[in-house]
Amino acid sequence: DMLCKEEMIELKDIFSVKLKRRCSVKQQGSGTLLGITLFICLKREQNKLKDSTLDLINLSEDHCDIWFQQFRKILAGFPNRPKSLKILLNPQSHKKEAIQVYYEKVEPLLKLAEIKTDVTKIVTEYEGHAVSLLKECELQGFDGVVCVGGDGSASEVAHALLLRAQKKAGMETDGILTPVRAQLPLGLIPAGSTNVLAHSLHGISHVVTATLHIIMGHIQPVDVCTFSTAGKLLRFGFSAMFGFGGRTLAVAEKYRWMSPNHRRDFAVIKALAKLKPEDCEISFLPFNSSKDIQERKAQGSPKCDCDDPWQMIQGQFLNVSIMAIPCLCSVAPRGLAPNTRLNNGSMALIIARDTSRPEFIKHLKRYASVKNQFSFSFVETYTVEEVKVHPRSNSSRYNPEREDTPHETASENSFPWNVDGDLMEVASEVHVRLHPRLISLYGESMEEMHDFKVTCNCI
Ligand SMILES: Nc1ncnc2c1ncn2[C@@H]1O[C@H](COP(=O)(O)OP(=O)(O)OP(=O)(O)O)[C@@H](O)[C@H]1O
Repeated sequence: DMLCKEEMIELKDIFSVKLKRRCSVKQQGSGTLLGITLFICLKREQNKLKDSTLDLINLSEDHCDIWFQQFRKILAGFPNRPKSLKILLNPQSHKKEAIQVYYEKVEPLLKLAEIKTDVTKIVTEYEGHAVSLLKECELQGFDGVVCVGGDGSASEVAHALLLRAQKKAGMETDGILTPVRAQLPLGLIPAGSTNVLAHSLHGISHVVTATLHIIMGHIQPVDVCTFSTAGKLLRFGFSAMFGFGGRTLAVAEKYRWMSPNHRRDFAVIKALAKLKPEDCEISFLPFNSSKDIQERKAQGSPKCDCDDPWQMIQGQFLNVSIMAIPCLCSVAPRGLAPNTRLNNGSMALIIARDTSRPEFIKHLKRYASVKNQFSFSFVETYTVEEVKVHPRSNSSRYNPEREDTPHETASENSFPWNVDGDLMEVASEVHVRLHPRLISLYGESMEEMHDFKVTCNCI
C-alpha cells in the first residue's frame, strides 16, 4: 500500500529537522530513538501555506545522527531564511488578540525553525511607538523585523524602517527624490481589522501562511510611496484614499469604542449619508511618460507639446484612490486596485467624479462582485508614477440633500486622508510619489485567485 502511494517532497520545502524519540514517564535520559522528523511547508489552495511533518523511521543512533547533521547542513545553506528576528506587536489591534495570535500560532513555529526572537520591548504602547522604538533600537544581528497587527501597525513599521534607512545613509527625508531601500525585510502577521497589506502580499489573510513565508525566507520586493506636502515628507506608505475613503476612516476613528466590524459598517453608512464631492485639482505623471519623452528626444523626434508629461484634471470628486499595491481585502477580494501589482513600478489612480448617491453605491458594491467596478462614466483610472492632489477649498457646493457638515476631522481646515488605514490630516496639496521596490517584505508572488468569498454586506 505504501509503495502505491509514493510521494515526493522537495528539500527547499523543509524548514526544520528533529530527532524523534519516545519518552515514557519512568524513563530517564532522552528516550528511545525512533528516527528523524522533517518539518515541511506545504502549499494549499488559495495561496495558503500549512506546516506538516514527515517521520523517517530508523532505530540506529548512528544513521539518524548522520541524516540529522546532513539535513541541518542543507537547511543552513538556504539563503534569506532568518535566524534572528525583531518582533513588534500591537496589543490593541482588532479585538486585542495580537498577543494571543503571536504566542499561540507564530512563536511555536519560529521556535521549531530555531529562529531567535527579541523579547525586549516587543509590545507597542501607543500610536507612533513603533517609530520611536525602531529609531533607537539596535538592529545589528537581526535578519528581519516582524509586525503583528493590522494595516496601521504594518505601515507604521515599514515607515519606521525606511526612515531609519534614510538616516543611516545620511539622507534628508524632506524633498527626497530617491530614497534608499530599507535594510531589513519586514514580515507582516495579520492581526488587525482589515489586513489589506498582508492580504495583498500573501493573497490571503492567514497567520500561519504569513509565518511560514518568514521562516522559509521568501522575499518579495514591494513598491512604496512617499507622501509629502510643501516639500516636507509626511510619511512612507502603500495606498491612500482621499474624499469618501478618507472621511469614512475619520468617522470610524471617532467610534473606536465600537467593535471593528460594526465601526466599519457604521462609518461607511454615515459617510454615504453625508456624501459630498471635494473640489480638487489633480495632476499626475503617467507611468513611463518621462522615459517615453527621453527616448523620443534621444531619437531626435521634433519638439512637441507633449514635452511636459504631467497631466491635470479638475472638478468635483467623490473619491480619489492612489494605490501602489492591489489592496486585497474581504470586501474587495480582487483588490481595490486589481490591475496593480506589488512591484510593477506604478500606482493606480482611481477617480470617482461627482455623481448621485445610488450610482456611487452601485460602484462601491461592484468591488465585492465579479463585475467591473470601473465601468461607470464617472469613474476614471490611470496608471501613474506621481500624483498631486490639490483641494481647492473645503466649502463645497451647498446641497441640502447631502446634509453638508464640516469634515469629521480634528482640524476643520484639514482634509482627512486614509493612508494604509491610518488617518492623515493635511490642509493643503499632497504629493504622492512612487519608489519601485523600496522595501522587501516576507512573502511570495501569489497565484491569481478565482474562488473568493465576500464577508461584508453593509451596502
Ligand atoms: N498600545 C497601543 N495603543 C493604542 N494604539 C496603538 C498601540 N500600539 C499601536 N497603536 C496604533 O494603533 C493603530 C491601529 O492599529 P492596527 O492597524 O494594528 O489595528 P487595526 O486598526 O485593528 O487594524 P487595521 O488597520 O488592519 O484595520 C496603529 O496606527 C498603531 O500605531
